[in-house]
Amino acid sequence: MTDRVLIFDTTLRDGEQSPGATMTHAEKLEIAGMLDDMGVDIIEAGFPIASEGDFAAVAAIAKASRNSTICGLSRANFKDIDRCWEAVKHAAKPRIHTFIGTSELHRAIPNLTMDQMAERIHDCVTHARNLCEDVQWSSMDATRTEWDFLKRTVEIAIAAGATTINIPDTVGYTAPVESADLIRRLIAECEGGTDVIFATHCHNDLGMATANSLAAVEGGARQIECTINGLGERAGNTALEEVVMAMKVRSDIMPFHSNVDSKKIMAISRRVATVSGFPVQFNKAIVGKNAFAHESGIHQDGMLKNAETFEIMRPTDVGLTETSLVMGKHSGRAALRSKLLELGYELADNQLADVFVRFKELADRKKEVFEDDLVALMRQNDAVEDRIKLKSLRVVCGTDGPQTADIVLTIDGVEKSASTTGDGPVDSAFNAVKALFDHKARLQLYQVHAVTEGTDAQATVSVRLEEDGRIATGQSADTDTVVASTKAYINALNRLIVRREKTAPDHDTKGVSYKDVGQ
Ligand SMILES: CC(=O)SCCNC(=O)CCNC(=O)[C@H](O)C(C)(C)COP(=O)(O)OP(=O)(O)OC[C@H]1O[C@@H](n2cnc3c(N)ncnc32)[C@H](O)[C@@H]1OP(=O)(O)O
Ligand SMILES: CC(C)C(=O)C(=O)O
Repeated sequence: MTDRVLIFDTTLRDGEQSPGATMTHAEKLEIAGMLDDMGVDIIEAGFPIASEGDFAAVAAIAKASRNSTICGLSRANFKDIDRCWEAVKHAAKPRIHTFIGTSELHRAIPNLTMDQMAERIHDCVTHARNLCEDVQWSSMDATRTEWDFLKRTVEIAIAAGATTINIPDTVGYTAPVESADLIRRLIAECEGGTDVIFATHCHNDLGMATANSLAAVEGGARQIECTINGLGERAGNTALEEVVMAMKVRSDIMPFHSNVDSKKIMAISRRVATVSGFPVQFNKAIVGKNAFAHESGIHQDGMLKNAETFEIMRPTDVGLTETSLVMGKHSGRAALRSKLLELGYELADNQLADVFVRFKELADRKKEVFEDDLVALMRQNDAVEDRIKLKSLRVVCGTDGPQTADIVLTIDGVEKSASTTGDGPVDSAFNAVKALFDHKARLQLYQVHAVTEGTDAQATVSVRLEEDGRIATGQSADTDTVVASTKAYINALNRLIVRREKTAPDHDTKGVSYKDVGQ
C-alpha cells in the first residue's frame, strides 16, 4: 500500500508568471484539458483579479473541467477572493487559494504587524470558506518565516476552515532535510495539523525544488505543487514530470504514488514548450531530448543487451516510443551493427570491422552521425554513386503565384537545367526535378520534421516515394526548407533507382556483402 500524493499543477498560474511565457486563452484551455485528462488532481488556472483575460480563462477552464479541481489564486483581501470565486464557481470542484507573505521581509510590504496579519488571515480564510468548501491557505515565504509566527498563521487558517495548508519555499531557499522537518513539525505541533492536507510549493533557485518537494512528502505533505517542464518564476517550480516519475520509479523505496498517467507526460511537455515559447533543455530530466538517448559505446552495448543497465524507466513510461541510440564518436560496434540492421544492412564481423573504421573517421568530423550518413557510408561500400545531384536551385515565391523554380541538376555526370512552375515553392521545385528526370514514382509522404531554433534554423525533411510497390525514403536538412525538400526528394529518387536495379536482396560488392531490406 502506498500513500496517494495529490498533484496540484500551477503551469497556468505560476508557470505563466515566467517572463515571456504568457499563453493565449485558447492555449490555456487546451493545456488545462490535457492536465485534466492526465489525472492532475488540482489545476491552478490563473489569478482571476490580475486581468479580464485571466478571469475569462479561469472561468472557461472551470466550466470545461471534468475531473480536476479548478483553483484560482487571490491575495488576502475580500475583493480578490470574490473575483476568484466568480471565476472558479463554474467548476464541478472549485477551490479558492488565498495567500500572504508571512516572513518579516514580506510583512513589511503591506506594513502589517504580526497581529494585524493574523487577523487578516482569519478574516480572509473565513470569507473564502463562506463562499467555497475547498479553501487553500498559503503562508508565502514560509521557509523564511519565524517558526512561532508560521505556526500561528497555519493554526489560524485551519481554525478558519482552510482544508489545504501550503508551505511555500517561495525563493527556493530551503534544503531537503529542512523541508521534511518543517512539514513534520507543523503537522505534529499545529492545532488541527492532522485534519488538513499539507502542501509543498518549491522554487528551483538552487536546483533543489524536486528534492525539497519529495522530502516534504516524506515529512507528511500530501500535495505537491508543480508545473510542466518546471516552468515558473525565475528558475522555475518543481517539475511535475520529475515528481511523478520519481514516485513511480522509486515506489519500492518511497511508499507514495500519484494519480497522473505518466504516459501523457511527453505530449503535454512538448505542447507547453511550444505555447510558452520556453524550449526544454536537452538534458532535462524525464522530458529532455537526451533523457532517453545514449551515445557512448559501453552504454549502447549495455542497452542493447538489457535496457535496465542504463535506464531506470522505459521511454514508453512517459509516452515516447523508443530509446534513441545516437551514433557518434563514442559509439561502439554493437550499436553500429544494430543501427545498420535497422537500416537494412546485415553485416558479417569482418565487414562490420571495415565499416566501423570509416564510421569512426566520420564521427570524428561530425557531432552526430545520422541515419543518412550511415546509408551514405554503406553506399560507398556498394560503390553506388548518386545518379542525380542538385547543383543549384532558385525559387521565386510569394502571394502572387504561380511560384517558379529554376533548377540545375547533374544526371549521370551531365548538367541539365529546367524552369517550371507549381502550386507553391516546394511543388515547383519537385516539378523541376521531374522535368529533368522523368519517373512515375508517387509522392507518398512529405514531412518537415523539425525546425531548430534561431536564425540558422535547420529544416529536416522526409520524402517517401513509391513506384511499382518499391518504397524509398529520402531525408535532408538545410537552413532553407525548399532546398531541404528538394534534396530529400532527390535523395529518395536516388534510393529508388538503386532499389530498381537490385534484383536480388543479397549481393556482394567490393567484398562487403550486405542485405538491404529496405526502409
Ligand atoms: C509568489 C507569487 O507567485 S505571488 C503571485 C504573483 N502573481 C501576480 O502578481 C499576478 C499578477 N499580478 C497583477 O496583475 C497585479 O499585481 C495585481 C492585479 C494583483 C495587483 O495590481 P496593483 O493593484 O496595481 O498592485 P501592484 O501589483 O502594484 O502591487 C501589489 C499590491 O498587492 C499587495 N499585496 C501583495 N501580496 C498581497 C497579499 N498576498 N495579500 C494582500 N495584499 C497583497 C501589495 O502590498 C501591493 O499593495 P499596495 O499597492 O497597496 O502597496
Ligand atoms: C502564492 C504562492 C503559493 C507562491 O506562488 C509562492 O510562494 O511561490
